[in-house]
Amino acid sequence: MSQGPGNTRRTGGSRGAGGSGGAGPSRDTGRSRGAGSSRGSGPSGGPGRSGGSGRSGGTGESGGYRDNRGRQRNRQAMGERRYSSSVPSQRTRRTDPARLAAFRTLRAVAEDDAYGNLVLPDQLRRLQLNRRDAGLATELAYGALRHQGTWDAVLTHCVDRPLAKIDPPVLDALRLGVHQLLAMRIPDHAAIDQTVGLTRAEIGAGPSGLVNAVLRKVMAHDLTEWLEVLTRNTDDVTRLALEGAHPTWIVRALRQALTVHGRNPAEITRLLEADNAAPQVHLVALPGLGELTSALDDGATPSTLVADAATSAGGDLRRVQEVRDGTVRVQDAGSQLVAHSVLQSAPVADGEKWLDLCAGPGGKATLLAALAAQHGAHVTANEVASHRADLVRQALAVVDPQAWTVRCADGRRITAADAGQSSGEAGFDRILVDAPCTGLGALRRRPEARWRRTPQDLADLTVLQGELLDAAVGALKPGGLLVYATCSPHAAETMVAVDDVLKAHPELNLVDTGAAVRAAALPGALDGDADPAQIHVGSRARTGEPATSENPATTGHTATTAQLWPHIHGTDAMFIAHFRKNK
Ligand SMILES: C[S@@+](CC[C@H](N)C(=O)[O-])C[C@H]1O[C@@H](n2cnc3c(N)ncnc32)[C@H](O)[C@@H]1O
Repeated sequence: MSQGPGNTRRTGGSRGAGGSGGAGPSRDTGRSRGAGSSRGSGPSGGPGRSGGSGRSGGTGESGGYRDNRGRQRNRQAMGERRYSSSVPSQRTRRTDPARLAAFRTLRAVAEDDAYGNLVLPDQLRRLQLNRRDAGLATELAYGALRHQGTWDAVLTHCVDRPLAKIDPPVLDALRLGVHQLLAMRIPDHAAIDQTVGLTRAEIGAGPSGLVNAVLRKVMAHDLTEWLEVLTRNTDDVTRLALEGAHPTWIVRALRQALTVHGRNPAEITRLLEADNAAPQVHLVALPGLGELTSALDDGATPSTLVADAATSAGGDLRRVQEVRDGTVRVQDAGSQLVAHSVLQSAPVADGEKWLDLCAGPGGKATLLAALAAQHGAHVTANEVASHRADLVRQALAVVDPQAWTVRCADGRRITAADAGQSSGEAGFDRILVDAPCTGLGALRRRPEARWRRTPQDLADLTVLQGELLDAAVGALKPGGLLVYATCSPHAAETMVAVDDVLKAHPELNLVDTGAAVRAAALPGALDGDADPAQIHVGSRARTGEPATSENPATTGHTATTAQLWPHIHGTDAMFIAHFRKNK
């Protein structure tokens, strides 16, 4: 996920290398217990107002009923009352390790501002969870974090005070309980019993009564019924936000982004669903260094989007020798396309100087450096945060050291002189600005990110993006190529940024980015509905650049940008714009 310099207090974070959100077999089922679930008789008036006949509880037991306040009666007939009928000494006191790992992850996210996808793997190791429990913990932690807004809306109906007044650990336990009740195929009694047990063991006996009482109100309805209650009399965006578990401002921004990038805004539902699914883990074999053979033997499948890439079969990738060596790396296919596209739009000449202005943690820089080594070019990988610059160095260690340099400095201060001695005019031949951004296109990877981001972040980041672009234009050689990329499709970070930089720099022209990205992909992979190109209305058309056979991306004079999407391409929503600086 993207970070600004002031945003580094979270526990590091690697987006490219190993930064995948899929630590285990998550099955984020979202609305999976909707119409097809074993529950309830249909929509009810709301929590505590159920006029229906209740539900059988998902365990297959029958019997029992709910009174007109939604409380379950005659529970012993159902054989369900395991937690409250027993004497205190017999109540669940042990916390099962999967729930404990999930709870600790939610606590670290809330208390320490940590990244869930970095905390959870650590917890899985510490608690020595087997594969099955690791899968359960992953689904619990990531699911509860992703759905936090929706689960909090449910809880608001079930507690008699503002959620802000609930002790934060108790609120986290409740969120885990709601996720089990509404989005997982866990029997209600187990969900409640285990959550109450967790509360008792980790927080104390006092709040366990509250957790028990609140979760029993939650279980009065299934997810479909709850969504009906929550979305009654709301507008379209609020409904999408609650059903798709995103904040309303992000739903609005993503829907607008679909329109701005030439897609149908009705795709928003699929886009939100894609954000709620664990991303596939993509692998890249570094050109000239890595081979995918062992990964493919291990069950990975070749990528249909980009060369020298594969989709992992899952599990611990360290069992693949090349992954351990660092010559085969985990990297989203969208990020791979960004890096490969840097070599398009103009043929690469021997001795070119490339700059990756925002390189940490080094995913694209490493692929670029491997490509540079093959083409006789050199990459300067710049990163402002020293710990992230260290990550870049570690990532680049497998590539010929002649092909790269790491520079730790504020990218806004870069100049053409930083390209070092060169025969012609000073400056870099190609610059990638993979800018710090809101990361709204990579929400799949950081389950809590959508609730942390605010519109204020956007305001700060767009200023930084503009300043980095200005510096990059200054450091670019006349005739050089500037590639701007974000892992956000937000209009302000993409099309508005393009407009602004074109306005501020008359020497810059937007070129046919769509053609460059298509040329970087496998033949036909980005045709038809998958074409990421969007004509940029109002761009100065490029003239006087005849097409060449080595340079298919210059065959037209249409200025385009490119936008990838999780629900279309299976990648992060990377935005790419290629600019040429006048000679
Ligand atoms: C989107 S990430 C880059 C991801 C990277 N290109 C990759 O593929 O692994 C943006 C990076 O920009 C860095 N950054 C933020 N402000 C910067 C600045 N003023 N100068 C240089 N880098 C900056 C952040 O620390 C972060 O590492």
